[in-house]
Amino acid sequence: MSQPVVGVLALQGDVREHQRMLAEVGAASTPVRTPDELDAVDALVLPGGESTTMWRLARTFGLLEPLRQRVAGGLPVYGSCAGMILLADRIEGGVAGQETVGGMDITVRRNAFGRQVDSFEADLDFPALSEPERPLHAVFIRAPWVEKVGDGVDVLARVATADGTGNIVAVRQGRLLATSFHPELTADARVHALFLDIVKEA
Ligand SMILES: NC(=O)CC[C@H](N)C(=O)O
Repeated sequence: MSQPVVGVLALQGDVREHQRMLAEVGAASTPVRTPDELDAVDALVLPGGESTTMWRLARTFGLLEPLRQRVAGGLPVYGSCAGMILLADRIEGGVAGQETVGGMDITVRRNAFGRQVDSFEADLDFPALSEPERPLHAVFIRAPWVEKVGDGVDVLARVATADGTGNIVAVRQGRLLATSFHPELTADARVHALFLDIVKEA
């Protein structure tokens, strides 16, 4: 694929910030709000925002089933924060009846870091990125974490916890990539560069 076009789901959330990051790593991008627009893209970013709102809007716009079909068909997708929740096969702490797009064999806990810590920043060890020795500065906003991963899922990064085990905050399963945090709110484009590599491999 020479010139892939990356869609950014534009129902709600930080769409423009992702488009800016994609431009920085040399990828063309376009907002996606309709099934036709989804059909036209080679890859997709599910931005951060509010997963319950995005789920309801995706249903209203008739996008939920088309999204599931494209993921099942091998579409490369990167989900950040609420986008990670949308990619998860299972969620904990969702609202009643909350559905996801799914595709990743992970269990994600919403608002996992607790109300007292609405947002925080941390430097992560993220060896799958370019310049692997340079930590990634990560911004977490009412973030989920990954509670359980299936066999086919690679854990890419954890955030340190007091007991030293670390909570999983970045995962990859085939062409699906997800982070609990928001790289689009920093100046470091390496996560988007990793996603573009996955898109080009596809
Ligand atoms: N920054 C975010 O994307 C927050 C995610 C939000 N807590 C949710 O459940 O969707």
